[in-house]
Amino acid sequence: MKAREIAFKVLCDIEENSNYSNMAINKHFKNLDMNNQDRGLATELIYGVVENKYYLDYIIDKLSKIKSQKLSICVKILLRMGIYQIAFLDSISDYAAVNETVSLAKKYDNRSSGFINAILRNVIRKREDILNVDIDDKVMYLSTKYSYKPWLIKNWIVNFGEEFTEDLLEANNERPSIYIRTNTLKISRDELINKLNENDIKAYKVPNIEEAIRVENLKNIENNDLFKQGLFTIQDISSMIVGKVMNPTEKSLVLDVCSAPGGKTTHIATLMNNTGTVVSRDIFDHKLKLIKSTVDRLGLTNVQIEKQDASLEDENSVDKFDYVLADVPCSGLGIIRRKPEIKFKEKAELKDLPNIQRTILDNAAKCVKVGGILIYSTCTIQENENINVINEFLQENENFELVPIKEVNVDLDNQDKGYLKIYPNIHGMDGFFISKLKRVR
Ligand SMILES: C[S@@+](CC[C@H](N)C(=O)[O-])C[C@H]1O[C@@H](n2cnc3c(N)ncnc32)[C@H](O)[C@@H]1O
Repeated sequence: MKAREIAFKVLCDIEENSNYSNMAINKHFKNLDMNNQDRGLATELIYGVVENKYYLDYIIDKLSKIKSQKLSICVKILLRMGIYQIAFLDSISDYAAVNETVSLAKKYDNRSSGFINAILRNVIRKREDILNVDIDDKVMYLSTKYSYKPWLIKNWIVNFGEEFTEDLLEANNERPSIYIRTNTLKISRDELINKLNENDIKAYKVPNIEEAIRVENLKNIENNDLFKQGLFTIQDISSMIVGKVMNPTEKSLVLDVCSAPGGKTTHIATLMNNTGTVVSRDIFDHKLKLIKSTVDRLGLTNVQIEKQDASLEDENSVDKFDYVLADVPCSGLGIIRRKPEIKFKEKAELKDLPNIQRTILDNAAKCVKVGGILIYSTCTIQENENINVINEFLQENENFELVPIKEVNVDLDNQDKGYLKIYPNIHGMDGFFISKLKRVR
């Protein structure tokens, strides 16, 4: 099967079943024998079409008598794919974009191939006019151009201002780099870079994070021998910064209350040089299995995996831990580059999050011993899930204080105050909030 046909099938699956793109890609790509070029094009088409969904439908609606909402999924996806190639992919000729889309239409919905052909040819003919978003209202303009729910654009303009919001929207459309974390228990970063290069994988050191490597053309990771040997794991820089900020000493007792799939747990366990214990908890059985498989692959013996609901108090853990991490469930609005469908979340879906986060934080705090450290982190940029949760927590917990973050140099405006606000448009990383608190009495 060729790249476009695979992309078509994955996009239909995402549309029909509201799947996340990365999961749908993993599912469909798993047993396919595809060369890197086809894999690259299929991935580009899938992410590109998902993240520009509203914009592409806006173009369809300009040209089609039948509005995009009324079209069959098959026809809508084919049109979105064709228009995406014409509007965004300079490396693909208009001729190829139309012909390849029409031949897919002939295979999957022959009756509509003429209609699809006509629409795509019209896009090419009137390109300048058609591809323009001509909407006066600023919120609706941005929401259409960048394909976001209008409520989110409004929220960001109120919180960050127009200029910052447009910068953020641009940054969220960029393809994020892939980073890996060296398993320093098994290999040094330099040695790993050499081995990656020998395997034709381009690898570059990341400044200031000693174990981090940026990689290019690392495809089909699960089948990579170096990965199977446990020499590295995939993790974004922002996520690695959480472990760095915790900076646990060897032989410590650490609790990670929301730990699956285990990125930060395994980083922390490695930073402790496989000594002490990291108690790694999550509420879902199937997710605990993911932690176990990474722990085993990396050769860690200091991780204890437990099923536990972090929204409930655990009497047995009170006052016990040197370090506690609450990497809470959140809206994910900092990682839109990796999971574009997060853009389409409804406001109502997110309204309970601050309460859930606060409950988990309160319970996590009870497990910290006097003098111990509590880290609260999210992969969102929403203030109401981040600093507001911390400020409210501090008002009711005078035995905790924010402490300056000295381990990294990322957000110089805030890190002395005890937290980091990381944004894709400013730092070029996933959007995260990381705060460091100390139990002082
Ligand atoms: C942001 S993710 C954690 C990512 C993880 N720390 C890592 O670095 O790989 C949040 C996790 O919280 C878990 N979770 C959600 N509600 C929970 C609860 N009430 N108790 C424990 N875990 C929960 C989810 O299953 C999810 O794995």
